[in-house]
Amino acid sequence: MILSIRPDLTSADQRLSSLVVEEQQTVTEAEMMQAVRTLLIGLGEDPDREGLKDTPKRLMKALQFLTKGYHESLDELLNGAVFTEDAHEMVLVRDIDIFSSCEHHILPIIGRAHVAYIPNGKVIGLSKIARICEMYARRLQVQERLTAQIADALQGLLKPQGVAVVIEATHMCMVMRGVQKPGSWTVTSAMRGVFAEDERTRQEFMNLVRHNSNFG
Ligand SMILES: Nc1nc2c(ncn2[C@@H]2O[C@H](COP(=O)(O)OP(=O)(O)OP(=O)(O)O)[C@@H](O)[C@H]2O)c(=O)[nH]1
Ligand SMILES: [Zn+2]
Repeated sequence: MILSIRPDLTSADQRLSSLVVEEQQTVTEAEMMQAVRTLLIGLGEDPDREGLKDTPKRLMKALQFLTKGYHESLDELLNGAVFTEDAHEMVLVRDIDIFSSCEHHILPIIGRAHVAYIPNGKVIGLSKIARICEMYARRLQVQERLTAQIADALQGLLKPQGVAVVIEATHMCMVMRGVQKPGSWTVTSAMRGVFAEDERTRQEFMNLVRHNSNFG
């Protein structure tokens, strides 16, 4: 099946979406569950014991949930919530919980996103900023790409003066396995427009992100 061209997706997104759709056409849920069963046997387990007998289905469903962002689009999640408004000051939504999955190990990336933009005649429903984060987080990701995708989506939708996205996150693949560094966390940023060009605007954003809120 060829996906129709969706203007809300970047070309990389389009390629990824069509790959996912193609895969889904050829792989049934029964085959996915069989693959988990094979995995369990490979790990030395008995997939027929009581505690594991529904695990292939549970894991498949869990992974489908954690990657549901492949089946969502900016258009749907926005639901038209872009409004004309004579606003020109920074809007920041802070401390948006992020639960993503790293594409290398399919292990959790857990963190928070801080997203700001400076309007240029259009504002977006605030919840939609969190929904955009959610859509891209619920895919197999690297933190850098997740950060950039959120920034580019807002830049494309609103044509604002600028967008800034910072994500701070810990990667379970670095905590529970591999190098095993539980205290480590990674900060990534994507600056667009005036945030990339103007040091003072970027600084104002970083100060607001660092500021300890009474609500937190
Ligand atoms: N840049 C980037 N790297 C990531 C992210 N998530 C996981 N990684 C890294 O991806 C790399 C994969 O490296 P490999 O050597 O192929 O895999 P590995 O043998 O499992 O690596 P170790 O984790 O070092 O044991 C690791 O260094 C991970 O820390 C991410 O969001 N961004
Ligand atoms: Zn990983």
